[in-house]
Amino acid sequence: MSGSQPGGNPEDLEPLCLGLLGLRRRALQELSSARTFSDQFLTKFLRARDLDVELSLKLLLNYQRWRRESPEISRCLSPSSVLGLLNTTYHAVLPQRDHSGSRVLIYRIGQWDPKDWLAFQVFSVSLMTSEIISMETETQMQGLKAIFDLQGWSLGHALQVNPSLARKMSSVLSDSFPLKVRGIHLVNEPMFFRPVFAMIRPFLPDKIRQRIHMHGAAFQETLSDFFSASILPPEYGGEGPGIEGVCQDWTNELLQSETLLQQIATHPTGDIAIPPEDCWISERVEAEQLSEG
Ligand SMILES: Cc1c(C)c2c(c(C)c1O)CC[C@@](C)(CCC[C@H](C)CCC[C@H](C)CCCC(C)C)O2
Repeated sequence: MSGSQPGGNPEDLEPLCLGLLGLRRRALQELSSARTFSDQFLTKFLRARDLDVELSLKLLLNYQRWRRESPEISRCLSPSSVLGLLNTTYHAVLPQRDHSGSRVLIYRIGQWDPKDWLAFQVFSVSLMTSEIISMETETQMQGLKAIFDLQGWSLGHALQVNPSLARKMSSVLSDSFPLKVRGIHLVNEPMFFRPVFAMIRPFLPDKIRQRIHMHGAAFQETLSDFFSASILPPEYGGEGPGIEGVCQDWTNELLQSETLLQQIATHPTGDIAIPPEDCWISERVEAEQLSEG
């Protein structure tokens, strides 16, 4: 077992262990709830920030704040409560990763009827998927790419995306969720999607802005520059399994995670893994803090 790890690329364990020590120490200084953080949980934040302790700490604090400030989304992670939306084949995670190991997500916005579902419920679908895929080692290292099909985008949709929601969207895209966003691909975006995009864009850091690609109606020609035909559904110019089937499969995956998601939603920090027993670093940081007065 030299240097290889189940479910992921070879990764040196030593830098990760050092990162865990560093992040645990910093989190204990910044957060009273940090004593119970599991290694698994902290690892998500470290890998999302390439093991940089200070950046991981910032991400961890932002994640906690985002959850606190968006209870209508973060406290309600229930696939069965949005089953009607999922059954319209609104969302899928493709069964195969792309050439770089990223997860590929598809959102078909036109399937969302804004009369039936409020934006926060639609948002919760993304949060559920994000919580699930962020538990995968490979995804922690290689991130995700999302394809938004905006065919059918209407005024009814636009009216639901207010500035407060736009800000919540840009927060999770930039620095409030432990996932690397490696690409955002918009297809079939109509002209009147621009004002909505103009509302989200200013809040995004340059790094993310540069990863947003607008493909328009002729997406079949340009999407293939980013994704191999073997993984994309035929509806998106590929030769992979059809969109309806992959949506159904992912809906089932979500439904099977109902209990897990419920636990994440109701947990104070979102860390549902088993905490370390009597972690020596906690005791040491506490001792240091006592002696500092
Ligand atoms: C961790 C994480 C979350 C939680 C996430 C997304 C990504 C890439 C993540 O990594 C993308 C989707 C989003 C922001 C939820 C969006 C929900 C709204 C209601 C959909 C409306 C349609 C948008 C107007 C379409 C354009 C969106 C792009 C400019 C991002 O949720």
